Amino acid sequence: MPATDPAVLIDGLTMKYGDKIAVDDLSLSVERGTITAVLGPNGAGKTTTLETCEGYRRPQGGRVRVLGLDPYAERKDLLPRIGVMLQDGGAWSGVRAVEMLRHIAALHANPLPVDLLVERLGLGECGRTPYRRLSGGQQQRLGLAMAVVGRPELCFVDEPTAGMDPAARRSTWELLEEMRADGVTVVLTTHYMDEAERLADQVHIIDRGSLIASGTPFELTRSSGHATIRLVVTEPFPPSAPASLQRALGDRTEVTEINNQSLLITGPADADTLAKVSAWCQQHNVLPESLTLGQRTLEDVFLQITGRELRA
Ligand SMILES: Nc1ncnc2c1ncn2[C@@H]1O[C@H](COP(=O)(O)OP(=O)(O)OP(=O)(O)O)[C@@H](O)[C@H]1O
Repeated sequence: MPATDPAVLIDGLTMKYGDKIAVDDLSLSVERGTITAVLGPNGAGKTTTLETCEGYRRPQGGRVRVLGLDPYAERKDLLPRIGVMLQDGGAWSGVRAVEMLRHIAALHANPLPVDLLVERLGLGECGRTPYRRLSGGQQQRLGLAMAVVGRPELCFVDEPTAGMDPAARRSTWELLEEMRADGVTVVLTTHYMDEAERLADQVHIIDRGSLIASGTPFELTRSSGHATIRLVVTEPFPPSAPASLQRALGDRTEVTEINNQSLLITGPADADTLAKVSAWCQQHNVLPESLTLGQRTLEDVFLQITGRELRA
């Protein structure tokens, strides 16, 4: 397969657990040497998709290729070339952190220096601690170290910074960015929008097993030139309020109800729009608690498309 072909190709993937459809005819691709973030609320199908790409699950419908290989049928050939950070760690419960890492390193032909990785990810202090006694953040850091120690061509990381403190998050981001600079492809899932916005070259937003939006963070949040205004009011407004505000603002803006006390207004955040929002509040006897102007975030994009918040 030529090196310009995608690192990951998912074509019409469908996965079910019993009657429950977890992944529904999903198609996307991941370019080599990029960081791609797969975003979505709990239960969207992110982990199932990743596990299928990692060869843990056989596609029930559609086709998956990873580095040109069928990850289920050709898992033996694929495994030495990929790194996998699982959501639940993947280390043996009694083994000491650094021993585990040395063991994984020894399975690879040209591993990263373990001591360097231990220092980079701040694992030195807990190196002799058994895995089951590590904190959640330490387990995450060990899981990441295990995924990258073999110098993979492609690394799958499932919620890499969940449970980490801010310093560990920064070290993790820097490590992932360095890997990209070295030509490694990274596919990550995350619930943190700032993480996706900071790291990802490409973002795929999944909801209920289906792809609902794809693009660079810039394309998804800024390219329309639109900003957002969040209006939070002191008392619940009537169900007719969003439509009434939409009429008052006209077609250039889009009003989305977040809940019965807050609305998201997307469109030109100019003086005219702000004046119309204020006038509407006055006419409808609505007292704003806050009126916040900001750039559109990936959470706003999700809310606009689905009418639901990404994080419940
Ligand atoms: N082993 C399983 N048996 C039955 N249902 C499952 C199983 N694993 C996942 N599911 C269901 O499939 C759907 C997709 O789950 P999945 O873990 O892939 O989502 P996710 O996007 O990774 O969620 P999270 O962000 O919470 O990790 C969910 O509705 C989940 O409850």
